[in-house]
Formats: sequence, structure tokens, C-alpha cells
Amino acid sequence: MVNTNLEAPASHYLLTSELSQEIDQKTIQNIGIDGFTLMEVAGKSASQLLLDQYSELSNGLYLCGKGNNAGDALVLARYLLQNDIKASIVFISGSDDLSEDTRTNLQLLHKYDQHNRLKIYESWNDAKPLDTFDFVVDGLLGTGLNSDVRGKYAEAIQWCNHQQTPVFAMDIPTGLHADSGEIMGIALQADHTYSFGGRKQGFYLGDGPNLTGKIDYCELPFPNKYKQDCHSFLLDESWNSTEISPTGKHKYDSGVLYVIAGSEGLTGAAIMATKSAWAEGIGAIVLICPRGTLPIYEQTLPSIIKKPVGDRDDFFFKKKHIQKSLQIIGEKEGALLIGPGIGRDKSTIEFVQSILEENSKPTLIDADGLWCLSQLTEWPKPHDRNWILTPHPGELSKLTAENFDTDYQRLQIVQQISQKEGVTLLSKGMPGIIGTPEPKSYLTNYDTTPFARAGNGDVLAGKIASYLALGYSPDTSCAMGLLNGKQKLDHLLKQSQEVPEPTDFI
Ligand SMILES: NC(=O)C1=CN([C@@H]2O[C@H](COP(=O)(O)OP(=O)(O)OC[C@H]3O[C@@H](n4cnc5c(N)ncnc54)[C@H](OP(=O)(O)O)[C@@H]3O)[C@@H](O)[C@H]2O)[C@@H](O)CC1
Ligand SMILES: Nc1ncnc2c1ncn2[C@@H]1O[C@H](COP(=O)(O)OP(=O)(O)O)[C@@H](O)[C@H]1O
Ligand SMILES: [K+]
Repeated sequence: MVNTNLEAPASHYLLTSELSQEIDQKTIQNIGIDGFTLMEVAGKSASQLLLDQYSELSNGLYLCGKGNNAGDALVLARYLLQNDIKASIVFISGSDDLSEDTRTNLQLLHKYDQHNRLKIYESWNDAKPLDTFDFVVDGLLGTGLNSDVRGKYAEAIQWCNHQQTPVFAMDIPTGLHADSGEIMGIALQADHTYSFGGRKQGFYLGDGPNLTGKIDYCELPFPNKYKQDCHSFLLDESWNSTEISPTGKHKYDSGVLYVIAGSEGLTGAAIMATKSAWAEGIGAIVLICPRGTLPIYEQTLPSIIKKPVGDRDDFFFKKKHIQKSLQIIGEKEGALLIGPGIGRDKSTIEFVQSILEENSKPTLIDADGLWCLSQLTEWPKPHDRNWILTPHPGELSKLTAENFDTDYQRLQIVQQISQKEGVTLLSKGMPGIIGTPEPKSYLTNYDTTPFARAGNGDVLAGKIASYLALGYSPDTSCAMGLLNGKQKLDHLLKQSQEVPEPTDFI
């Protein structure tokens, strides 16, 4: 029983290069909306956005390749020409070999030019010295790019990156890989990206966030059914409550959250996690702790039920605590959070292994709990249980025995592992990536560096575990946990310039 129920809004589907092409082709061939029409819609919606956002533009420089990406730029040029905005168009590889729809759009553009406001250059060399212009449009290359940008294209990009005027990218900044966010030799730095038919996955990985500028989604008439093959989504605060909703159970029909956390020297992790979970309004939290650590929690966690296991001189979880802990966890419905601050003793690993094998609750495994898991040759996960794992990059690497240099590799590992093991994986970092068994993945788009302070992982784990106990699905719980922090961060930063303390996020 693996529950997933996040429903991304259509504007938040993230397309790969292959999927973009597939959807284009199916719409053209099966639905009968031709490529020319799609191009018209793309260029027109970009023109509307651009005119809304910039009122003072008078002369555009359009850098064009020979494919359909150039066609989008030509449609844009036509609509802006209608608004008295001049166009200087540079075809980097000449205009003899344009794609069919792009050629048609060049012919149309000439027909719309009543007052000689159009200039055409047949090569990059011809175009220099360039006329004055107050914005640049990037219609060089689109989403299909899969080799390093060549020749004059690279030269034009380098030049463009030194200009002061705003740069508008059609569909994707040229040189950015649509799937991975990798720079293909050189890439254009855009101020705005008008993303046609769907945002591209690479906008949120690798160098993507540094190159796209502001991203505007321009809808194309793609039937929703063709988007069903999309597995990757953007998670941001614009998602509303119907998209992030409870699974069946009423939110306030809350179960108990059992927390197995803390050991000598690491009781802070247990305190942060339980306080954070408590703040979400859950009815009861039971903190299971080695008896020697109990006095600290008596002082610090008055609202939390404490159930000590073992003897007064037990300061970390051991094999001998297994039965008692399982008995406590089995008392009521709810969820389990295991890991923050439990340490890495050999006996703790055995303890964790048995708890994971025997307990039947939805379970969040974090921090040292993940380390214990990484020490086992096989994960003791029963197939019908919901597990959430919340590793930071080091923990993910240890857990999967995989090294990754890029976000794209990290995404691929998250997708593989969550599907193979049937778990929901929240890979912390920038971006945060949620992977589900379906498999689906959700990428965040905000700066996570303010969260990179010891304690924020415990706060996040506490929130997510509390949502699990409240009856939300694992993926929804992760999404809510991340967005809860982001919302608080925005609020705190409005009040002060300082980086907030982890306790501020509770
Ligand atoms: N109907 C549709 O499908 C719709 C598509 N739409 C738009 O089309 C875009 C995709 O268009 P596309 O597929 O024509 O690709 P695009 O990048 O413009 O040109 C490819 C040309 O570039 C060249 N080239 C390749 N690699 C290179 C390199 N490394 N360095 C230098 N040159 C390189 C290559 O030349 P070749 O190597 O073959 O000589 C090839 O001829 C998409 O992003 C969206 O904007 C929208 O209008 C909606 C409807
Ligand atoms: N609300 C949030 N949104 C995105 N990422 C978050 C959020 N809260 C925490 N994180 C991620 O969790 C990381 C902290 O977790 P971790 O490294 O495990 O720290 P800890 O030492 O607290 O266990 C942050 O660097 C960030 O990547
Ligand atoms: K482009």
C-alpha cells in the first residue's frame, strides 16, 4: 500500500526534450493542429507577455538559427512590429535552409513590414556592427540541443552575454540542456524565458536556475492526455490546497506520532523534531527514549509523552530495547519517525533494523536512521508499508552506494531508488527532489541555503512525520514539509535580513 496523491497543476509539468518533441508530434499528427499553428500560438503568447512586462521597447535584435525555435522568434517579431517595435533579424546560418514553418513566417514578416522597420542579416559577420537595439531575442536553438553549441552560434552567445539590454529566450536559453540543466559548451544568459507548452526539467537543475531568468509558461493547445507520460513536476508555493490534499482521512482525525530519536550528546535533534511536529497541531506525540536521556526531555518537552526504554544507564538505543519499543509503537494508530540523533553504535543498528522490519506504521527515516539503513545489505522494508527517507546528499550517496556529480544524476538516482525500493525519497539540497514509487519526481525552485544549518533537517523531519501521522500521503507530507519551511522563510526574511535560526522554522 504505497499512497501517492500529489496532483501537479498543468503549468508545473516539467518536460524533457524527448517528451516535448513527442507531444508536439502527437498534437500535429493525431489531433491535426499543425506546427505552423503551434508556432503562432507560441510567438503570440510570448509577445503578449513581453508587451505587458516592458512598455518602452523600440528595437529588437533577433538572433535566429534555422529551426523552429527561430520560427517562434519570427512570430514574436511580427506581433511586435505591429506595435511599432523595429526588428533586426540575424540568421546565424543564413536563411536558405530554414525549416518550413520558419520560412513561411519569414515571408509573413516581410508582408507585415509597411514602413521598412525590418532588417535582415544573412550571417553573424554581416550583422556587425549592429544597429542600436534595446532588447535581444534568442531564437537560436530550442529544446532538441544535445551536442555542444557550434561555430557562429557560440560566438553570438558570447557576444550576447556581454550586452546590457534584456534578453528574451524562446522556449529555452540556447545552450542549456533541456533535461539536465547542463551548459552545452556555452549558454545564453536570459532575463526572461518564454517556455512553450511546458517548463523544461533542465530549468531547475544544474545551471538552469542561473540562466533562465524569470520563466513564463506559455500554454500551447496540447491535449492533457499527451502530458500523462510526464513524470517530473515543479513544486512551488503557487500550488493550492486542492493540489496538496489529504488522502481520505480527515486532517484532524489524527493518529499518534511515535518518535525514536536522541542519544547522549544528541538529544537536541529529538527536541527539535518533536517540537516541530507538535507545532503542526497533532493530537499526541510519544517520544521513545533511552531511559538515561529522560531527564533532559522532562525539562524541555512538557507537552510530549515520554516513554523511556531500558535502564537508567542506557544513553543510546540498543538491541535489548526492541521488544518494549515495538510494544509502545503498536499501541495506537499513527506514524513513526526514526533516526534524528540516535547515533551509530552497532547495537543501535540492530535495534533500528528490527524496528523497521516489525513495525507496520508509515515511517519516516532520517539522519542516523539512514546511516543504519546504509549499513544493511538489504533494506528490511515490508512491501505494504509506506516509508519516507529524507537524506542529504552525503546520506543519499552512502545509502545508494552511488556517487553523483550533478543534480541530474541525483535526480536519476532518486527516481531509480524510489521506484525500485517502493519508497518516497526526499533528497535534500538545491533543488530539493521528492521521488515516489510511481515513479514521479518533484523539484523545488527556491534557494535552500538558508536551511543549511544543523537542526533544519530535524525540524523538516518532524513536520513531514506529523503530516504522515495526520493521514497525508508520503509525497504530500514531503511537499507540505518543504513548503511550510519556505513560507516561514519568506515571512522571516521580510522581517529581518538575518538568516533565521532552525528554531524559527518550528
Ligand atoms: N512544431 C513544433 O515542433 C514546435 C516547436 N516549437 C519550437 O521549436 C523548437 C524546436 O525546434 P527544432 O526541433 O526545429 O530545433 P531548433 O533548435 O530550432 O533547430 C535545430 C537546428 O539547429 C541546428 N543545430 C543543432 N544542434 C546544433 C549545435 N550544437 N550547434 C549549432 N547548430 C545546431 C541543426 O542544424 P544541423 O546540425 O541539422 O545542420 C538543426 O537544423 C522548440 O524549442 C520550440 O521553440 C514551437 O514553435 C512549438 C511548435
Ligand atoms: N523547507 C525546506 N525546503 C527545502 N529544503 C529544506 C527545508 N528544510 C530543510 N531543508 C533541507 O534540509 C537540509 C538540512 O538537513 P540536514 O542536512 O539533514 O541537517 P541536520 O543537521 O539538521 O540534520 C538543508 O540544507 C536543506 O537542503
Ligand atoms: K532559444
